[in-house]
Formats: sequence, structure tokens, C-alpha cells
Amino acid sequence: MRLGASPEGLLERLAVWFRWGPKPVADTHAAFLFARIVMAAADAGVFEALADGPLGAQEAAARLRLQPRPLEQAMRALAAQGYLIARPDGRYALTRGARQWLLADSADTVVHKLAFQRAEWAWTERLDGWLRDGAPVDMHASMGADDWRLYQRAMRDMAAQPARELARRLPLRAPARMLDLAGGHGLYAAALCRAHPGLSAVVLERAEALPEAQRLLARERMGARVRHHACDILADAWPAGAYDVILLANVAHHLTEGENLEVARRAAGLLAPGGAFVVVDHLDQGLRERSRIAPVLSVFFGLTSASGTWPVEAVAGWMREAGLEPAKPLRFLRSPGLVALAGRLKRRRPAGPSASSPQA
Ligand SMILES: C[S@@+](CC[C@H](N)C(=O)[O-])C[C@H]1O[C@@H](n2cnc3c(N)ncnc32)[C@H](O)[C@@H]1O
Repeated sequence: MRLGASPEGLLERLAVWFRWGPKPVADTHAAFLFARIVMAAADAGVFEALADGPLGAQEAAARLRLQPRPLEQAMRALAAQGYLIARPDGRYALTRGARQWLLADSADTVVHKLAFQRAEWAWTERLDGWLRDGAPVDMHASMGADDWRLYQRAMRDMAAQPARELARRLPLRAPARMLDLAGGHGLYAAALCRAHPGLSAVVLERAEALPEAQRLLARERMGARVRHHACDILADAWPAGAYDVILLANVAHHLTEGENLEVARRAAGLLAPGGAFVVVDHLDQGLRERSRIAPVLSVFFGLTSASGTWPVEAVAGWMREAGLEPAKPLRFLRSPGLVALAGRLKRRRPAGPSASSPQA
């Protein structure tokens, strides 16, 4: 996956090939402008307004209490970039992609992620300063109650597809107990429990996230099979037990190397025989790999969590140091760049800090 303008037709291909057009302007002005158009249209309800059928800009503006001329311009921009279809009668309709991703009741919706991007946008303003002084934003410490609510909804949107895929593809033999570390909304736990009828899960999550995370989990109708437990996974003890699956999904990129190693050690100490510690993340697979999104995301996690995206080999290394044997990485088909790495217990457990004790 590469970012940036995709040339269409021979002339544009030549323009890219011979560097006739300024790529940095496409990568910046066009990208940030269009990003904001999509976010603003979603926030204003433009896509939802078209859910039941095409509308002209005047009609949509009246329904949404927007200004007709700016809305017409935004709708033309969205049509130019494949989000809307401009019909000959002057009305606009949703494309299949817009229907799939931008309607709140679609199984693949990302509208809540787009809403949370306003906070992410604000943090990104600090990027120039961070390059000079290295001081990160510390997103988890800086959020108020509204941001925490949007954050959990956003993460739920991003988990819906990969959770289903992980549940389908992760090899597990009749698992009974699962721990979902910093599992937010609990969607991964719910998907794995649906795939394995004998499985129940405890989702560990920070107290600030719980009000919205619990509301989102309730929608999954998993009852007592998936429940939350307030826990700072770095500072607090984890519920004791022998777990068949311990999941760390999209959390390693918020933690330092030392914290990740400690989490791997604690997980290894709580695994049942044959159990797996599974790390899911945008792992860096090298600059020659097809998926090149991880280095870009790494900047965001450096800026907002003083961490970054980790190389597959680093995660495998933490697993080995914790006495686990990493399996072959599983690359998600429907979430480019996302990788799952499962580590299983080697026969002999190494000496190390007590697995259920919190980090000092
Ligand atoms: C990017 S989200 C991932 C959520 C979920 N695992 C997923 O993949 O969708 C990171 C989550 O980690 C939680 N988190 C961060 N630091 C934590 C900590 N020290 N203890 C518990 N949860 C933490 C956040 O509140 C957030 O819900």
C-alpha cells in the first residue's frame, strides 16, 4: 500500500514517471484538503442523507442546514474522487464504497473513526515541535471524557473486519479462556468467542475507556462470556488463571520496548499448555515490502505515545525472550499491513519476573 496520487491514463503516468507534476503538493495540499472534505461531509451527515436515494446539493443543503454552494463544491469533489456518483439530472448518489464505509449502520463503517480524527488532527499539529524536542503528546493522558468516548467507537470501527478475520484464521484448539489486554470495546474477544463456542474472555482496559467500551460490548450480546475488568495492564495485576489465548491487539505501538517485553513475559507466565500469546499490530515488514503504511503510522505513534510500529522481528524477539516460540506471521487479507504473530510456550519455561505481578 502506497499513499499519494494514483495517475490515470497515459499522460498522467508519464507525468509521474518524468516528474512533470509536483508530487509533494499532491502528497500534502491535495491530501489534507480532501481528508478534511471527507471528514466534514461525514460529520455534517452528507452520506447519511443520501442513504435512501440521490439528492441534489440544494435539497441536501436544506435537509442538513448547510450552505448550498459550498455543499455543491464539496459534493463535486467527492464525486471526482469516487465517493459520490454525479448523475446527469444533477443529483448525487452514494458509491458502493461510500455505502460500505460511511454509513453508521454498515458492518464496515468507519464514520466513528473519522469523527475521532478531529482529535488526531489536533495532535498532529504538534509534529514539527516533536521533531525538534522529541516531546510526545501522550494521547491517553490528554483526552477528556468526550475524546475517550469517540476513541472507543473509533477503535471499534477499526476492529470490526480484522476481528472477524482473526477469529476465522487463528489456529486454536478448543480454547476455553481468553485474556484481551487493553481490548477496548472487546470486539476481538467477542469474535473469537463466537468462533469457539467453549471460549469466554476477560477484557482488560483502562477505567477511562470503560463507560463507552462497555456500551459497545453490550451491543455484541455476548452476555457473561465476554466481560470487562478495569486494569492498567502495565501497573496492575492481571486476573490470575491459565489462559488459552492472550491477545495484545493494537497496543504494542503504544508501549516501549521494555514494556512490550514485560507484557510478553507476564503473558507467557499465564498461558495454559498449548496456549498462545497473540500480538496483532501494524508491524513494520521493511521498506521493500508491499505494505508501507507501518512507517507512516510509526510517526503518529511516536508523536502520540513515544512508541511506534515495531518490526515483526522485534515482536518475535520479545516472544523468544519470554520463552515463547513465534509462529509464521499471519497477514490480514482485508486490513493491509496488519499482522498477527502468535507465540506458543516452548517446553521449558524460563526463569523471570512473576507473570502476574505488575511492573515495578
Ligand atoms: C488502539 S486501542 C486498541 C483497542 C483494541 N485492542 C483493538 O485492537 O481494537 C488501544 C487501547 O489500549 C488501551 N490502553 C492503553 N494503555 C493501556 C494500559 N496501560 N492499560 C490498559 N489499557 C490501555 C486504550 O484505552 C485503548 O482502548
